Order: sequence, then structure tokens, then C-alpha cells
Amino acid sequence: MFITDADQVQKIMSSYNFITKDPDLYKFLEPFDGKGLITSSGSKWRNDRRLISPTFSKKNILQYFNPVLQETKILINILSEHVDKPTFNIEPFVHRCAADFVNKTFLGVNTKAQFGEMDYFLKLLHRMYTVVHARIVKIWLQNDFLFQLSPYWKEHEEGKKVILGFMEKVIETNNQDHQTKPFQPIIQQLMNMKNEETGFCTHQDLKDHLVTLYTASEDTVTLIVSFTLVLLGMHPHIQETVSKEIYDIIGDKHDIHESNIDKLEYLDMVIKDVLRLFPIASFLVRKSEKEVTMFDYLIPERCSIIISIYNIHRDKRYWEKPLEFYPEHFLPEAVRKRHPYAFIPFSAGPRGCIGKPYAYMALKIVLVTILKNFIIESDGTLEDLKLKTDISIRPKNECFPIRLKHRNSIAK
Ligand code: HEM
Repeated sequence: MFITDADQVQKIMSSYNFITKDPDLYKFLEPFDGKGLITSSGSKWRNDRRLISPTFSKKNILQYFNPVLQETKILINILSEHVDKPTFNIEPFVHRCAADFVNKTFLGVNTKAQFGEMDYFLKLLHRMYTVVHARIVKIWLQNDFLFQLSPYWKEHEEGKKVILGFMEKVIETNNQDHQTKPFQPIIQQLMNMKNEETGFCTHQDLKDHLVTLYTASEDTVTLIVSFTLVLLGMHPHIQETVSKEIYDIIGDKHDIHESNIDKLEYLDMVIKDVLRLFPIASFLVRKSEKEVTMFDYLIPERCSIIISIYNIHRDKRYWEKPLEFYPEHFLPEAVRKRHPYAFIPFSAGPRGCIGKPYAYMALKIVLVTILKNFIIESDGTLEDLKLKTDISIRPKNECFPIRLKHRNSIAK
């Protein structure tokens, strides 16, 4: 079943009959994610989700504000080299920065991805999104024997070795690291939950959850920052309105502070319209746990339901300018009038994204800090951005071209 109607999505997503992901598709993530939150189901998912959720509450993730900001300031220094230089692809720079702050805040390790230390790892990780997606969409690769004969197999095995090996090393290092940090990384919080009674969190649980959280965060945040910068470069008047808001709320002498986050309302609208145009997961697949009648159809047990977020986000029934970058879609009165399930970039309901508060915080820190320092320029129009999708949605040529100029003083 293919769903593109917000009413139907609401019924599916808020029902416990549809919280099982389609195992025939999600099983290809399991060699990496094991039984982490994205791939697990049933009581394992329910228990783990209940235990992990408080770790990602808006209040708890604020302790990561400064570590994310510190890494972003390193990014600014690196980007300064590109001021007044020709067009370049911003994505690898944001990706390395995101890797460093995710490593710090989730895994409790200090890395220097921004200085090239993790380039092989990040390239391999990126490649795995393509390999896993290929297995999902190319039916012949779903057969283990044929997959092992394909050129993807060697990469898949190398990816497993390097990514899982990295997580093992991180867990080992964390067990030996008794220094007190000004914040408690996610790994530490998960380890503190170790409990014989609940059975959580074994070594395997820890590894599965860390790989899942890692892969769910670094690529998503990188892509949304990169898409936003390209769109702001294409729409100078929107960029100036954001810059003015930043100046009014933060001024040009200080860094962004955690108390500013909720006040940056126009920036929030900008990010949301980027999430609308480029929903990281362009579609979701759920499986019915039992036979039900819904919207006048009999949905049999184990029926696959495909929810096309991409189509809903560009449907003229819900959006005034569906194919344009138009942050005003998120003015409070427009939001009030719209169906609540017409905008679901983080999915929704019990299986909605656990990392939403972390994502919004990181997106705002990185975008504000870049926009306080630079004016972004990019050529072309939104229509020129041809997309493809692997595990995430991204430009077909994987390039986010921009130019930078110094912003000496933010728009006053
Ligand atoms: C802009 C950033 C992000 C977007 C657009 C996004 C989007 C999504 C979507 C659409 C889903 C549902 C996937 C599905 O049903 O298969 C999801 C689930 C999930 N996301 Fe995110 N995500 C983002 C950032 C993050 C971050 C930063 C984390 C890490 C904390 C994270 C962790 C997860 C996890 C663990 C799940 C599975 C939840 C469950 O099934 O219980 N995400 N995300």
C-alpha cells in the first residue's frame, strides 16, 4: 500500500498495529545496527526505547551545547581559508565537523576529523549507505549468494570490520577512562543503565545502540546543514532576514547561547522548510501486525505500507508554494491551519525520531555560527538541484556548491 495522504498517515503512525518496520527491508541494516532502535521491534524495541528516551530529552541534551559549539568554531577557522575563493563543496567540511561533535558527545572520544584524521572512516561509512540501499532496492542483491558474488560484498565486509571495530575500541577506551568530563556522553549514560533486572545494557546492546545513533545523526545533520546553506545562498533575501534575526537576538559580539535557541523563530522556519523539501527519509515502510480495516480498505496481516514523506511534503493540498523555498509555510497561522501529519520529517508517533531535540540544537548552533561569520553565495535555482536517495536523500552529484564572503557586520 502506498500512502500520500496526511489523514491516512496519521492513522497509521499513531497506531500500535503499525510500529513494526518491514523486516524484509530493515534486515539489511542489521549487520551494522544489530538490534538498535531503528531495526528492532516488539518488546526489545519497546523496552530499549523507554529506557533510552530520557537521554535525548531537550533538557538532557543541553549539556552538549558547548562541545558542539567548540567543534563548530574549529569549522569556522577552517572555512575562513575559503573566503573570496572559487565555489567549493561545503558538505565534507560539515561532515567532518559533525563527526567530531558526535564522537565527543555520543562516544566520549576526542577526534580530529576536521584535520583529516577520519577521512577513510567517513568515506567508508558514506559508502555503506549506498551499499545497504542497493541491497534494499536491487532484488537480486537480497540473495546472500548473489550478494557475495557482487562487487558490493568486499566493501560491505570492510565497512563492517572498520565501523564495528571502531565502536569496540571506543567502548574499551570508555571503560578505562575515569576522567570526569563537564558533560556525560551518551555512551556513559547508556552504561550507567546496566541492570541485571532489565537485562539492559549488555555489551552487544551498547554496540548496536551506538552504531545506530551514530549513523542516524552524523549524516542527517550534515545533509540538512548543507542543503540549508545552498538554499540560503540561492535566496539572499531569506539569508538576510535570518542574519537580521541573529543580530537582533545574539548581536555580533557573542557566540550563540543555549538561551537563544528557542528565540530564533525565523531560523526555525527556514530549517523546517529545508526539512520539508529534503526529507532525509523520503519514505518509510511499516508492516501491519494484524488484519485491520482502515479507510474503507481491508489491510491484511503483514501488509507493507509505504508512507511517502517526499510526496506529502510537496503536495499542493497542504502547501501554499510546494516547490519553492518558502519559510512562511511555518508561520504560526499557517501551521495552525495545516494537517499535523503533512509535515513529518522526523516520522511521528511511537516510532518517531528520538534525536529530534539534538538535531535541532546542532543545526541551529552550526548554522548560526556560520551565518554570523560568512555571507553564503550559490548559483542556480532549487529546480537545478537534482536529487537521489540512498539511506538518505542527497544531490545526485553529491555536491553542495557554495562561495563564502566575510560578514563583517551582520545585517542591521
Ligand atoms: C535532521 C536530522 C534528522 C532527521 C531528519 C531524522 C529523521 C528520522 C526519521 C524519518 C526516522 C524514522 C525512521 C524509520 O521509521 O525508519 C528517524 C528515526 C530515528 N532517528 Fe532520526 N533524524 C534526524 C536526526 C537524528 C539524530 C541526531 C539522532 C540521534 C540521536 C537520531 C536517531 C534516530 C533513531 C534512534 C531513530 C529510530 C527511532 C525508533 O524507531 O525508535 N536521528 N529519524
